[in-house]
Amino acid sequence: MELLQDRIKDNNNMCFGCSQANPIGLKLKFTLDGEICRTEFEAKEEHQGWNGYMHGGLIAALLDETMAWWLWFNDISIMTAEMTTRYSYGVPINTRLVVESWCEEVKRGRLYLMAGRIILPDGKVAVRANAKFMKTELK
Ligand SMILES: CCCCC/C=C\C/C=C\C/C=C\C/C=C\CCCC(=O)SCCNC(=O)CCNC(=O)[C@H](O)C(C)(C)COP(=O)(O)OP(=O)(O)OC[C@H]1O[C@@H](n2cnc3c(N)ncnc32)[C@H](O)[C@@H]1OP(=O)(O)O
Repeated sequence: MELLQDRIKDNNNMCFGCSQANPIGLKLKFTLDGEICRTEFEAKEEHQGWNGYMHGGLIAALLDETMAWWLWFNDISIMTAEMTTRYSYGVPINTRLVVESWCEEVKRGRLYLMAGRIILPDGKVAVRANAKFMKTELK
C-alpha cells in the first residue's frame, strides 16, 4: 500500500477534496491498495443536508475525488466528464466512512469508466457511483 499523497510537493493545491491547506476542504488522504483507491472520512455537522445525514452533493464530491485519485495514482490527468450516483442509505454524520474506487474499463484510450462506493461501519454500501473521466493534457 502506498501513500502517494505525501510525495506531492504542489503547495498550490487548493483542491476542495484533497488539499491539506484548504480551510473549508475535506482534506482527504488516499491510499492505493492493489486495484482499489481508498480514503476514510467522517462527516461533521457542517457537512449535513438533512439533520444527522451528510449532504448528497458532498457525498458526490467524496466519490468524484476518490475516483479521480485512482487515476492520479496511475499517472493519468483527467477531468470528470459524467457521473451518476445511487444513494441507497443515508450517510450518517459522526461515523467513520470508507470510500473506495476502481477502474472498470478504458475506452478508446481516453475515456475511463470508473466506479466508487461508500461503505458504512456495518458493511452496508450506502452509495454507489459510476463516472466517465476524460484524459486531458492538464499535467
Ligand atoms: C485527482 C487529484 C489530483 C490531485 C493532485 C494534487 C495537486 C495538483 C494540484 C491541483 C489539482 C487538484 C485537484 C483537482 C483534481 C480532481 C478533482 C476531481 C475531478 C473533477 O471534479 S474535474 C471538474 C469537473 N469536470 C469538468 O469541469 C469537465 C469540463 N469538461 C471538459 O473539460 C471537457 O468537456 C472534457 C475534458 C471532459 C472533454 O473535452 P474534450 O474537448 O477533451 O473532448 P470532446 O468534447 O471533444 O470529446 C471527445 C470525445 O469524447 C466523447 N465524450 C465527451 N464526453 C463524453 C461523455 N461524458 N461520455 C461519453 N463520451 C464523451 C465525445 O463525444 C468525443 O467523441 P468523438 O471523438 O467520437 O467525437
